[in-house]
Amino acid sequence: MFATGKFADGRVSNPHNQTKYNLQIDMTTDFYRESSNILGQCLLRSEEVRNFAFINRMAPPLMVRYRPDMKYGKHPDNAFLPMQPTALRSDISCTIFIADPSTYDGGELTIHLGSKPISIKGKRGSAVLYPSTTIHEVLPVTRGERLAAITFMESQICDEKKRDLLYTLNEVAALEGLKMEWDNRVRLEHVRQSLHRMWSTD
Ligand SMILES: O=C(O)CCC(=O)C(=O)O
Ligand SMILES: [Fe+2]
Repeated sequence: MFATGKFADGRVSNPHNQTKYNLQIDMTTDFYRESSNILGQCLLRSEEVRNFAFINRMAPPLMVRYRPDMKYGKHPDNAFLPMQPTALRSDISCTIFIADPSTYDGGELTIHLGSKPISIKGKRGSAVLYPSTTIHEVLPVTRGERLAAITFMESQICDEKKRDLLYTLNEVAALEGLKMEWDNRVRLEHVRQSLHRMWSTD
């Protein structure tokens, strides 16, 4: 189903980036609405995504297509995206890999963390979430077609370090909490809920 939509020049959503050369789903079509509903529901069904991202709002996922020679040069994502009723602050960017990685060459999503680039070519149906502030790019496709979808999430916790800490604390509480003495478990719960509240209003 995903390969049948009508695609348009990807520059419409970022006309100022001269290194963006890809196609994106035509946003005036029913196909766009249907595909973004399905992809959005898939993401929200994932417990890992929910636990890690603390999603407040999410932009409708947008399908993108990279044919040979297409690429998206280094960039950070915009801090705010136009959305109704108010702009969405993009804290977390997400790529959902739709095409099987064996069907295309190149096209790695490459995230530059400090001086270390991390290249990701996900399995069909997998997703990667990364802070929208990081500089990232999609390397040129050299064979086949890279079909993916992208979305942007506003998190309850804007700061990536705090988000990471709370995720870790929550994981530890989920894995070890039932083994703890009740009083300590209550105190841990107190810390967890207080940090969540405190950091979500920064
Ligand atoms: O296609 C991707 O994996 C990400 C593309 C991207 O960085 C963007 O659309 O902002
Ligand atoms: Fe991006």
